Amino acid sequence: MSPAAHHGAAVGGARRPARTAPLAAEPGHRRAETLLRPLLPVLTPWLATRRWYQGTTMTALRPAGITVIGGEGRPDLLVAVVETGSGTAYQLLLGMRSELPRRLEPAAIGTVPYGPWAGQRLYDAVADPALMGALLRALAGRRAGPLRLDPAGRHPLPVGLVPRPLAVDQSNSAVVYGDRLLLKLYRRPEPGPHPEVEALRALTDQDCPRTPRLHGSLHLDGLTLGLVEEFLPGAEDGWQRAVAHARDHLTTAADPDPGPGPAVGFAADAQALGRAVAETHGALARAFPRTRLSAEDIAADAARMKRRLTAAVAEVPQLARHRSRLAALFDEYGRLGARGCPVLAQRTHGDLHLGQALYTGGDWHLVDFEGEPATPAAERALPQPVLRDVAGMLRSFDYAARAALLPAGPHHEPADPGTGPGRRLSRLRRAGAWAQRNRRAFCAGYADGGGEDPACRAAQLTAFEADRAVYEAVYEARHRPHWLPVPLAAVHRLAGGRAR
Ligand SMILES: Nc1ncnc2c1ncn2[C@@H]1O[C@H](COP(=O)(O)OP(=O)(O)O)[C@@H](O)[C@H]1O
Ligand SMILES: O=P(O)(O)O[C@H]1O[C@H](CO)[C@@H](O[C@H]2O[C@H](CO)[C@@H](O)[C@H](O)[C@H]2O)[C@H](O)[C@H]1O
Repeated sequence: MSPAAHHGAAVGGARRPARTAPLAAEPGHRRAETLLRPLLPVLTPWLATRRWYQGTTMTALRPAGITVIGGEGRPDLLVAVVETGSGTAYQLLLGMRSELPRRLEPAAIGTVPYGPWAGQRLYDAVADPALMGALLRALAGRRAGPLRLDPAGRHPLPVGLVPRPLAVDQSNSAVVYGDRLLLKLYRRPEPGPHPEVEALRALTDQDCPRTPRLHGSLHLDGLTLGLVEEFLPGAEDGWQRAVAHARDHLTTAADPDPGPGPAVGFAADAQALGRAVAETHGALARAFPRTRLSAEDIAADAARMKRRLTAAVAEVPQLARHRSRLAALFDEYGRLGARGCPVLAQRTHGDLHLGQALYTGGDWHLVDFEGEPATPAAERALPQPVLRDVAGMLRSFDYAARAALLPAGPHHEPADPGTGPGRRLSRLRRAGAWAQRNRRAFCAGYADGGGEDPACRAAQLTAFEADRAVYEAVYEARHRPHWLPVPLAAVHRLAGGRAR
């Protein structure tokens, strides 16, 4: 029998809590303490194995916030926030049933040892369509206890759509409703305005055709827990599309470079992507402040890049031998202001790469405006030169070309690009030419779409590419060490002065 059928009745020898309303009399933190404390013995080891858990050591968790949605014939859904000793918050969506159906076993977390839910099976609720449906209904009502939906636009959220978890689960979790809505759940919520919610709200207000429309954002006790946006059905991941094209290119006998003239093949896609990025930058420039950086600002930006490099060298020692040359590139950028070269800063995407671009029937949409995951939220919203985004995408063409050299493995790991030195060199050259052509096409599209011509900003672009490659080296060393050779090769190339 569903535990919710017993709602308010004895379960596992203890009285179960009633729904949100009777608990609302308790202050939020006490309610979270009462309800979440007994779950911690099973939650703690589970959290440490999540892909989105970033901690190196699991410190004592502290219950921070909760709302309970459920009862009356349904299992309970807990939308909860716990904090680690260092103050990092994690969002947990927890289901509670007396018995777990086999289809939900992979989502099992454990059995609650004591407290109001003693004996209940605890599981990750994102896997349970019944609970994700209940969450959408609660959000459509705009409030469930302390959980609140801040709507965007006039239309109410459609309910009754069939939910399914999105297979990709990296920094966050996502649920798709009937191929119409996407609920994105921030697993590491932060206080204050959220850069992605702010950006999508502004882009939606402007009817920007290059980004999904925002329907609303979710908040609990001052934290932004997620957002509901338009789902783009049938969209193809830009990274996969690029790698597939690059692979085709490596296996065809034709001349890899068709020369000047209209862009063809993937280069036409890259050009359209450049236009889409420029259009999005244009819309962001209209919605948020745009300033010309002073000579001091530019020098300070360059100094930050040098500090990031120092920190990166400490973590990735292979960067050390390129340090002085990279620092020189950053210095060169740092002097632009003093030389009277204009550098404009505005709200940007902040972590732009092919995996954030979705190919939708002949054109592109950009998603995931969260910025670089390792940067604090407040910093991610600061105005930046747009060429940082351009540099991120240019780096991505290089990544895609490298990935194409590999046999298509389950994780697309970069490895030995071929057999025999001659063949290896020829494939490397062809991959390099592919990346080069698409980088050029992207820049041409960017200029065509109203953005400043990246080709005319070589010092800036080279410095930003180097900064991005340093960031990537740290990211790969931390998360995917087998990919580290890709950004290291770029650092080597950029430091050697062969930027393009
Ligand atoms: N609005 C959308 N419509 C269709 N697919 C989407 C949408 N937003 C994201 N996706 C898919 O989900 C993936 C992960 O989304 P993203 O916002 O990048 O999450 P994360 O921050 O966890 O990386 C994307 O690469 C894309 O494949
Ligand atoms: O998508 P996220 O916001 O989580 O971004 C992080 O992870 C990316 C990898 O998934 C990482 O991107 C790097 O690898 C991509 C290929 O997998 C490549 O397309 C990008 O150009 C490269 O930067 C990103 O840096 C990181 O922030």
